[in-house]
Amino acid sequence: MAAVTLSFVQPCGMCFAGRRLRNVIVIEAQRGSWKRMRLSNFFFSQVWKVSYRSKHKFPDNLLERVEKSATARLENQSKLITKVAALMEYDNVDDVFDKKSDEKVKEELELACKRFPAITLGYSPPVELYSKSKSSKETNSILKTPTENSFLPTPMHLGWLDPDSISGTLSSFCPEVLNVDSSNLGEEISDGSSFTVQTLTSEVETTADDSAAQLFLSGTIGSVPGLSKRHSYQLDNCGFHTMRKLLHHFPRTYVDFQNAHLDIEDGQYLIFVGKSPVFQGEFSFLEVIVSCEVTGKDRTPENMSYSADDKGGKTFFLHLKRFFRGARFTWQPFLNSIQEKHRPGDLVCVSGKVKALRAENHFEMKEYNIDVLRDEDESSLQAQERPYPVYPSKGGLTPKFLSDVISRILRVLPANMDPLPKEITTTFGLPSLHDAYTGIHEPKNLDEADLARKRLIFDEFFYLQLARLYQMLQGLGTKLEKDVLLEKFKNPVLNSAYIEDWSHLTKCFLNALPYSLTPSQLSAISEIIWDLKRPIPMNRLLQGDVGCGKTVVAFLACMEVVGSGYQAAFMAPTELLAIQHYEQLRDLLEKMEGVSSKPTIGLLTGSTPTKQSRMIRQDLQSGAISIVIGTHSLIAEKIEYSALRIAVVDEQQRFGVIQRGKFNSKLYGTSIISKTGSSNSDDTSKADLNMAPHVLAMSATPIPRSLALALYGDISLTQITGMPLGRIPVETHIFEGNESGFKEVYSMMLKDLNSGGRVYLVYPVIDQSEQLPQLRAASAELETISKKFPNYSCGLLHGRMKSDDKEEALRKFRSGETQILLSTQVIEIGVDVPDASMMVVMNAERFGIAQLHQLRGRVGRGTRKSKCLLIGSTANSLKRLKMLGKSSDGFYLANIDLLLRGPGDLLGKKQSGHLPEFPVARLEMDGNMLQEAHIAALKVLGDSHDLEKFPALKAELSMRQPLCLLGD
Ligand SMILES: Nc1ncnc2c1ncn2[C@@H]1O[C@H](COP(=O)(O)OP(=O)(O)OP(=O)(O)O)[C@@H](O)[C@H]1O
Repeated sequence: MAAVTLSFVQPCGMCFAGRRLRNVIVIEAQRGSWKRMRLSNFFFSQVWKVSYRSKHKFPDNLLERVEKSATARLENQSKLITKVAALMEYDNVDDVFDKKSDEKVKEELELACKRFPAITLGYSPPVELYSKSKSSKETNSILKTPTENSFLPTPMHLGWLDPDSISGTLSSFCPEVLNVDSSNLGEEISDGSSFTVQTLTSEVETTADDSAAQLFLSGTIGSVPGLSKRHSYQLDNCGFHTMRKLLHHFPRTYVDFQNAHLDIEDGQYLIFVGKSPVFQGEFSFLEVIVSCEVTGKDRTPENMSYSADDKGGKTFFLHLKRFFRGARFTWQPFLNSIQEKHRPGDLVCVSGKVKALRAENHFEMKEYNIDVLRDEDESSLQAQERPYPVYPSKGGLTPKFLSDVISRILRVLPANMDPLPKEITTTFGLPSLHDAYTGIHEPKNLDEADLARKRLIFDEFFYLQLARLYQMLQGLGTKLEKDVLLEKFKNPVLNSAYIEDWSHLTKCFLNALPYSLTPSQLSAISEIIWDLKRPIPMNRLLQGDVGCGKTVVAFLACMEVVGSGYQAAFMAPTELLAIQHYEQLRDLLEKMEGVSSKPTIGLLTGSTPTKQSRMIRQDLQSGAISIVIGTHSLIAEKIEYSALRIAVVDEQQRFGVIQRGKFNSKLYGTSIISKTGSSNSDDTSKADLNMAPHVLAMSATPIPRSLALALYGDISLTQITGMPLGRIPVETHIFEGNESGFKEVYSMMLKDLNSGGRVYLVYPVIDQSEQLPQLRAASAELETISKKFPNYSCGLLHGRMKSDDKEEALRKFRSGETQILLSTQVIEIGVDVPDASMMVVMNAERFGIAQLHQLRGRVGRGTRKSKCLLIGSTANSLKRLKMLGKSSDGFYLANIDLLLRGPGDLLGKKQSGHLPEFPVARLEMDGNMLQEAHIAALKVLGDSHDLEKFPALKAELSMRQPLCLLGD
């Protein structure tokens, strides 16, 4: 079969109309019309015009033939074209396409090309695809010559080009010509200069060098076999700088191919087996047609040889678009290799997404896989029935192109590239890294893809955990310290200090509490005090549902530190909360007995008067203040501490990881500076002086354990699971915000107020907005509510009020002077008014589930039975709100929120911005694996604290985890 090569022709003495007709034929040939059942309308109209204008005798006859050809057999179409050529006074079709060029024709053709963008202009010699003019040996020798050796001269690499191995390995490669993807990649191969394949060798079995293999992923994309310079550049521009980047471009999804059946519908992903190409004559570069016979029964080796007609089936024609892209694909050795690979009548397996063409039983496939089947046995067919990965495109690079490049890399992926010790992969039932990459990109079935994904998720989590733990170990001096730390992570239950071991001050404070601690609080503080006694800075997250009593646990931790002669800083996210904590602590200290000198406390917020704030700073520096409570002001530049040992960060999610880190390092730095030249504490050892303060972070938005681990990795987690005795769960009611809904809400409010309760009314905005008139506003409704409940006084609290006014409003509500508090979400965190018994949330759908749970936590903090009324603006919004009615468990709701909104929304901007990226893992689904990864990381570090025993792992770690991710 000879391929048509398009050149511009200059037949002598041809009339203008004749030239036009000839051009039309050229265009049709370029578009692939030689192989099309239906000639294009363009061709049809041109033939008509030419025939008519040139007053040829045959117009009717010709048009009739053309018309017929629309449904004629393909051979007849070919004949028609030949006939047209003859009428144009050419001896045969080939003469139409001679090699001379003609500027005028060229111009015309260029014009035509503009109208028909599918046409690719170019000059090229005719190519004999199937002339067998070159032997395979010759092909090999040609392939050996252009070498641009860049990476890994491993035998595996080279096996890629071994002509014998090609047939075996190329089954999934498209098009399957010497692994050179002609559809997308090979345009520049024609000049030979940019052909970047490796030297061919037969030593395929030689053992590859381990360390080189492990460095494979960091290899530049210049090492991707057969990649042209232009494509390397494009990939590089889109951020694919290394093999790893490319291999980590994971499929978006997999399509499950079905075997072709009789009732094909547009858009289906199907597998066909058929003969390629159907033409024995010439064919275009742009399109190959494969004829496939579908019998209507399942394809089996037995029925494959039957013709479709025998079984009442159909013959389908698949138009494989962009088979070889354009006329530039003419590098002779390459074409010879095509010739070797594609023999007319070859049995091929084609899979892809079908698009129906106008002609019956004709389908177009733009993205496809085509595999030549060596024989008709079942195994080769079965191999094709695998999930088809669908890739996302990136920066203008098509999914097909990316998948082809990835496919190339997979062909040369060293088997021994896994940095994970075998023991780990075996223990956790994970495939090797090589198998994971192959499994995710070219899975044989969905189970394999799943397993591969598991391994890749494991890696994402594992390296994060490893990095964080590794960094912690690096901060410790002796092997013993490191062992102790690892042991602590392995057996967290062992680590709690009995009350007898607590400082005298802590015990006295405990006795001053008006209640006894719940078992959960007790074990939390025991764990924390155990940590505080270690010469290693603690980094602990104290979690608990709203109102479970975290604050008192944090106070006890501060007492323990102060009891040992150090200072404590307690940072709250809002002034309101700082004041509340301050007052609470002050009251408790007042009641404390049995200590000669009570700890001195200070309050430092943005609103603290300058003079007072200067005094507090001085006292902190001199050590006169032992516990300071405040807001961000505590981490201001000018603050210096005398002997800071613990930093409590309340509602830590409000601060963000970076801020927390700054706080940490700030305290560390200043504590050293401030200690220089002054010794405040008798038992301050030299080592202690240089120790960073312990950090106790508290979270009232329960973060699912998985998320916490992912966020902090090294952080120890303490959870308060129970609620103080006597708490009655808050009843939650959902209402639609219509007239009847409000009527009911107001009547419930009145009932509660009449029985001595206090009501929070929470609004999404302060003032009414013209843009969002449906939102109820706190200020705007003050008057309405006051009128509605004339026997009760109302207060207003929102973020724009002055600090003193806010404090006053809250004080009045707490004392009972006001019974209704109209507020915005400023009260969401931490506000503690035990007598408040009802919370009404307007436009509740505007808040997240975790946020609503927080708001709900403002009531039910005392012994009164409390209610939370959520008013949704529309009936639609009620569905999500109902979830809150079903559960009062903050952890459960946080998990639901994580599932519904993802970690970003759950954590809020500040925090989610520092969430490490997990390209494969979804925390909400795969969180459990974090725990496994954590255990694995502990195991590895237990074996080798500095990872010296695992050099590959260490190298991989440094590659994966830049320090900015590891801490602040
Ligand atoms: N063991 C206990 N028994 C009874 N009451 C307790 C106990 N522990 C704490 N409380 C009280 O419960 C209320 C809530 O405590 P606290 O403010 O510490 O909770 P929290 O977990 O910090 O809540 P939030 O998440 O809202 O900040 C406070 O009034 C506190 O005095």
